[in-house]
Amino acid sequence: MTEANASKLIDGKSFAEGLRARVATAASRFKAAVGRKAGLAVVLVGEDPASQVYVRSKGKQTVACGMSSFEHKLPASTSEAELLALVAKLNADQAVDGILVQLPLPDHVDEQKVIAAISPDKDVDGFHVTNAGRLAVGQPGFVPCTPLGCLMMLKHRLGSLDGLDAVVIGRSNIVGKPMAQLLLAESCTVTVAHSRTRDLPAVVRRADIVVAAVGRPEMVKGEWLKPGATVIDVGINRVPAAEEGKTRLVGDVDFASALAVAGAITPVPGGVGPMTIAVLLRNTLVAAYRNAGVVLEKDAL
Ligand SMILES: NC(=O)C1=CN([C@@H]2O[C@H](COP(=O)(O)OP(=O)(O)OC[C@H]3O[C@@H](n4cnc5c(N)ncnc54)[C@H](OP(=O)(O)O)[C@@H]3O)[C@@H](O)[C@H]2O)C=CC1
Ligand SMILES: Nc1nc(=O)c2c([nH]1)NC[C@@H]1CN(c3ccc(C(=O)N[C@@H](CCC(=O)O)C(=O)O)cc3)C=[N+]21
Repeated sequence: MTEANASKLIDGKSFAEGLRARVATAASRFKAAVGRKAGLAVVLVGEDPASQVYVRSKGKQTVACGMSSFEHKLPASTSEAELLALVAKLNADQAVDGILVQLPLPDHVDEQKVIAAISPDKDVDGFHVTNAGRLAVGQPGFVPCTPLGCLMMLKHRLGSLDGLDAVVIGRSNIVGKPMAQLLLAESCTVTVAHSRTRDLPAVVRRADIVVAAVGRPEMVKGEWLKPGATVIDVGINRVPAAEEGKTRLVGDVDFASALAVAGAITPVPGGVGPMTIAVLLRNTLVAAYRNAGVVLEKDAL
């Protein structure tokens, strides 16, 4: 890669390392002040290999930051009632500050019901309708980790986002919609595109900021971009690699063609993914401070 192109890379991996270091410092202060470690409970139902990788990674990083990790691995046959009972137990557990139920859940479980059962004060994923509502009206609450990580990288790279044109591709409750809310709160002019959007390339062409959260490998092409645009690639897609039987990870953006046109871009892997986990740890620590009634120093995280 040329030096000019290398300087366009937004290094989510190293950004995440920095955030985790601040989390670790605040976690050790929390322990000194409260007399226990902050704790994150992660619930995984079933054997999806990708989910297992993320859950293992979350557990390791939680412990590395000086927090307690409680992992609950349940078989795919777990009933909705059993899952709701576990969530109720975690809600009541004083050692648990944050609860994450890994999605997707098996088809026989109503995801919305499970999310609704999590105490909004422990909902470090920010998926509970109470936290979605708080984000929508501008009240403090928990913001979903992936879009918050994207926003942190954007602000770090661009400074003020005031007045910029932002296009978010995707309108899911966990990425697209909260991303749009965050950008709106930063005074961007926000367009949310989705599968019914007409002439997506023309919509993307207007954008100073493009956030792609679609789940379609390499869909967004460099030719769609306004020269100099900042591109955040949320997509995590496993596709067949050149070597027989192997796979590789690609984003929702065609990285090679986008790199030539963009002003800045996140790679996959090493972009949004690592930030998502670091923000989860950050949210857990914020939850711990709030739930313990201790004030976290401003700008500590
Ligand atoms: N890095 C990370 O930490 C995370 C990464 N991801 C990744 O981000 C991606 C998106 O995830 P998620 O939001 O959960 O996905 P969803 O499947 O819930 O949402 C995808 C969105 O993309 C839209 N879409 C689908 N096809 C097109 C198209 N051809 N043109 C325009 N829009 C389209 C859909 O539109 P419609 O609503 O009309 O169907 C939908 O709104 C995935 O690759 C996922 O793996 C997700 C979470 C965390
Ligand atoms: N309740 C819930 N909360 C989530 O936040 C949640 C979820 N469910 N279900 C699945 C998605 C996906 N997700 C990722 C986290 C980290 C990486 C990550 O670290 N990716 C590495 C690569 C990892 C690899 O090689 O597979 C990277 O992009 O560099 C990716 C994806 C969180 N999600």
